[in-house]
Amino acid sequence: MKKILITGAAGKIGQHVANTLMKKTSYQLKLADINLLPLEKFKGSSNHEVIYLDVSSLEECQNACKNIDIVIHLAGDPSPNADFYSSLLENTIKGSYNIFKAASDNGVTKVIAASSAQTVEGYPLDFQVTDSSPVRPKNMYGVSKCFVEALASYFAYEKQLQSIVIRIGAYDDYKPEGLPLSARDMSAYISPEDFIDLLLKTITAKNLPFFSILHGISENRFKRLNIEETKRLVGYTPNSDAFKLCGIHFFDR
Ligand SMILES: NC(=O)c1ccc[n+]([C@@H]2O[C@H](COP(=O)([O-])OP(=O)(O)OC[C@H]3O[C@@H](n4cnc5c(N)ncnc54)[C@H](O)[C@@H]3O)[C@@H](O)[C@H]2O)c1
Ligand SMILES: O=C(O)[C@H]1O[C@@H](O)[C@H](O)[C@@H](O)[C@@H]1O
Repeated sequence: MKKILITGAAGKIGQHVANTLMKKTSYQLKLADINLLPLEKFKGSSNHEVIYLDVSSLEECQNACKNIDIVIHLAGDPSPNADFYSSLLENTIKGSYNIFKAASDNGVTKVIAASSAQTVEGYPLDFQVTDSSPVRPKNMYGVSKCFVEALASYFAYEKQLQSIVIRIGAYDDYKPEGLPLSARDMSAYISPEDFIDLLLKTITAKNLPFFSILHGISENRFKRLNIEETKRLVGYTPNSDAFKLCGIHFFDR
């Protein structure tokens, strides 16, 4: 059975992915993070492993990628306000390079890395981003994710490592009793269920190009990013619509 390394497994998205893959699939998982506390609950299964991994250390990445088939790279600073020198440089820029380099050196067959809708957030809100829209980040976090996309392209075309990035939108487990979403977040919304559908299909998809940028957005009535090509490539079938979930419960910004 395939062995999957998940970086950033202790995070919001990582924990949900780990939980679901354990329940719904028979992949062997190696769950890695600098924060081990949230991963305690996953310990004790003979099929899975929990390890400390700081992705800013190339040596640790090299060890973590040994005997791994697929890497799901989620580690990094998720804040659109993240500071370049004190966080993004180590955690996202260096960390992502280290993971791609270690995956390539250790014969990993596929890396699926978290990019973000923030790579294109500089476009006006009435513009729908398509697969041919150039990147247009609005903050250094978005710039750091553009670097992740460029890394994926480099390792795919120059090093023959299949590299797929997912531009995740506003990932949220929205509940009507929760805080209202902004109009923008409703158009960029992706539900945990739709993200899992996209991720599982990206893991198993046959004939996926060596390099792809997928758009991780739900079936929202208005979509910040166009998802037709993503549907075609992996058979993504999103079900959530933030506009239906929220009703009139949103605010303008
Ligand atoms: N949540 C969203 O809406 C969203 C949207 C787009 C993209 N993303 C991306 O998805 C990924 C996961 O996001 P999240 O919301 O789960 O964030 P999160 O902060 O909950 O999880 C990130 C995890 O990465 C870990 N991490 C940070 N630096 C690390 C390092 N140097 N080495 C190892 N682990 C490290 C953290 O400890 C944390 O557990 C991130 O790359 C984020 O940029 C998230
Ligand atoms: O584009 C977005 O909405 C999201 O982008 C992600 O990259 C950020 O991690 C998240 O905080 C944002 O809400």
